[in-house]
Amino acid sequence: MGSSSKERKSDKTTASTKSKKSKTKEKEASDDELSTPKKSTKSKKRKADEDETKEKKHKKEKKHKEEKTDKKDKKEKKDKTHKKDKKPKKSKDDVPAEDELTETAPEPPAMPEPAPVDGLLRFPDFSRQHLLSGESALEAARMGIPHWLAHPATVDRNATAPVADPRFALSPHAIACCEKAGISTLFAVQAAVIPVLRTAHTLSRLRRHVRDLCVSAPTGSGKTLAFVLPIVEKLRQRLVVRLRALVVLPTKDLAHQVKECFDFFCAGTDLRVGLATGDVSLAKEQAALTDQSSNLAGGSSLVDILVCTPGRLMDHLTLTTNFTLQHLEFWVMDEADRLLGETYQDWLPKVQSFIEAPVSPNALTTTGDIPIPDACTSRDPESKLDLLACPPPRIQKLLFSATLTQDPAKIARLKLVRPLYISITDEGKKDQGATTGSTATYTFPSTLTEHYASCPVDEKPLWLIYLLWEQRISGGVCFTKSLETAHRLAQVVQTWATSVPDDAWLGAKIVVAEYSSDLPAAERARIMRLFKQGAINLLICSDLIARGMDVDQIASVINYDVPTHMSQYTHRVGRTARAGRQGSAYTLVGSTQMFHFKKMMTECQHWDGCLNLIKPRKDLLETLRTQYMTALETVDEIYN
Ligand SMILES: Nc1ncnc2c1ncn2[C@@H]1O[C@H](COP(=O)(O)OP(=O)(O)OP(=O)(O)O)[C@@H](O)[C@H]1O
Repeated sequence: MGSSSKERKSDKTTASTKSKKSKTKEKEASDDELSTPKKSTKSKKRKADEDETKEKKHKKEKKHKEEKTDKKDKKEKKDKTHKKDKKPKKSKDDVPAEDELTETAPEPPAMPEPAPVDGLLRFPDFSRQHLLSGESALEAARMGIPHWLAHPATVDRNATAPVADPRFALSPHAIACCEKAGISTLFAVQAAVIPVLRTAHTLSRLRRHVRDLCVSAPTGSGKTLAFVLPIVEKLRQRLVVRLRALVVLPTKDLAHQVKECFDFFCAGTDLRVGLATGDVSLAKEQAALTDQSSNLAGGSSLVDILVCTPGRLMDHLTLTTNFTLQHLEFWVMDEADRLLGETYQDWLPKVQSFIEAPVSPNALTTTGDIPIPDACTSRDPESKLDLLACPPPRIQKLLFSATLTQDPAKIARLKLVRPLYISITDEGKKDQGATTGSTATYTFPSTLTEHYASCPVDEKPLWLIYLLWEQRISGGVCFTKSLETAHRLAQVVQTWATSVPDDAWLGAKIVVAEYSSDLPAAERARIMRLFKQGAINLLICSDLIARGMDVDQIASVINYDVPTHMSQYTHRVGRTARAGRQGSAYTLVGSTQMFHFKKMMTECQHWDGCLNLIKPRKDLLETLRTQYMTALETVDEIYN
C-alpha cells in the first residue's frame, strides 16, 4: 500500500514537473510566434556548455577522419606506384557503368554536334531554320503535337550524294551491291537517314546516340533502301544468328517486296532473312524461323532479319517455340501510319510488351541450378540472370511513310526515345501540313503530272475508255473503291478492248487484268509477272496495291473512284513517277464529287496549278460511246 502511495506521489510530482515544463514550452512557443526568443541566462549557459561539448566531439571526429584519409591516400599512392606500368589501356570493349546504359537512365543532354573529323562519321546537318513560328507553333501545341513532331528536320529532295561518299561509310560489299542494282547516287532520304543510323551504331557502344527515327518522304523516293542498307551493314558483322531486325509491313505483297530487297543486299554475306506472311502454313514458317528442337530458348533463331505482317508476327510471338524478340536491335515499321492504324489482335501493344518484358526465367534452360541464358543479355536491366552483365542493345524504332501521321496519340503508343523526325520536302513547301493544321504533310514526286476530268457519275466507264484511248495509256493501274467495281469494270474494259480491231490501235493494244485480294497468291504473282513483261498493260484493282508497291512499268495511275482522303490519293498516284521516272495520274471526278475533291486538294495546298483539267473531244467521246454501249451489252450477255 505504502509503496503504491509513494508511487502515486512520485507520479503526481513527475506529472506536475511535466506539466510545468510543457507550460514553459507552450509559453516559449507562444513567445516565439510573436517575437524573437529571449533566452534566460541559465539556458544560455546550458547552451554554451552543450556547444563546447559538441565542438570537442566534432574536432575529435575530424582528426580521426583526417588520419584515416591520410592512411588511405598513402596506401593508394603506394598501389599506384606499384601498378603504374601494369595498368591496362581502356579497351573499346570495356563494359560501361550500368546506370549509364539502362533506358531508365536520365535523359542525356542534347547531343552535341560532333566536329567534322575526317574518317569519322558526321551527323547530317539538318536544317532547323524553318521552325514553326507564331500561329503555326501555337496551333501545333494546341493540337498536342509534340515539339519534335511539329518541327521535322527537313531535307531537300535534291540533296543526293554519291554512294561512295565517306559520310555513309559503306563497305565495299554494299557499294558493289548498289553498283549491281544500278545505283550510283543515294537519294535524299537515303543520304539523310543512312549517316544517322551508321553513326549511331559505329560511334556509340553505349548506344547513347541511338535515337528513334520517323521518316517522311514522298512515294518512290527510296525509303526501303534507307533502312535496308544500314541494317545489313550493321548486322553483317554479327557472329551468331539472332533475330536482330524486325521489319513489319501492312500487306503480304509489300513484305515480299522488302524481303527481295534484303535478299539482294544480303547476298554474299552470311545473314539470313526470313519471311512471315502466312503464305505458307504456320508449321512451315516456324520451321524456317527457329530451331524447334534446341533447348537454348530464344537462342535458336534461324534468321537475323524477319520481314513480316502484323498478323503472322502475333502468331509467332504466341505460338512459336524459341521465337523471341530479346535480341532485337532494329524494329522497322514501313508504311508506319497504316500500321499504327492497324488494330489486328492489338498487335502494337503486344509487340511492345514482348520487347519490354524481362526474359522469363522459364525461357531459360538450366544445368543443375545454374540458368543458361540463350545469350548474354536479357531485356531486364535488373535481371540477376544477366550473367555477363552486358546491357542489351536498345531497340531502335524506325518509322517510314510517305504520309506519316502527326497524330500525337498514335505516335505516343510507340514510346519513342529521343525521336528525330526527318522529312524530305520540296524547298519552299516546308511545314506545309503543320501550317494547314492537317495531320500529315504531303509531298509528291516532282516527276509526276496530275490531271483530272469532271464527268457525269453514270458515264465514268466511258470516260475511262476515253482516257485509255486518247492518252494512249499503257502500263497503267486503275484504282476503284471496291472489289465489285474492279471486277465489273475489268470485264467491260476488256470486252471493249477486244472489240477494237488490232490495226486501230496506234500504240499497244490494251490487255486488262483484274488484280484483287480475292485471287490466290500464286495467281496474283502470275498476273504481276505478266504485267512486268508487258503482256498485261492495265491492272484494275481496289486499293490492294495502292501502297508501297514498286513496279517500274507503271507509267500511269487512274483514280476511277475519287480517293476519300489525301493520304489515299498520295499513295495511289505514287505508284507512278518513282525513282525520278516520269509518270501521270488521272482522277475521274463525278460531278457530284467535285466539291469534295476540290476541298480536299485545296486544304492540302494541292489544287491551284497542281492539276490539269482534261476537256474531252466531243466527237471522239461519241464514237467511243457507241463502242462502250456494245461492250456493255456483250458483258451482260456473257456474264449475267
Ligand atoms: N539511290 C537510288 N538510285 C536509283 N534508284 C533507286 C535508288 N534508291 C531506290 N531506288 C529505286 O527507287 C524505287 C522506289 O524505291 P522504294 O520502293 O524504296 O520507294 P519508297 O519511298 O518506299 O516508296 P513508297 O512510299 O511508295 O513505298 C525502287 O525501284 C528502287 O529500286
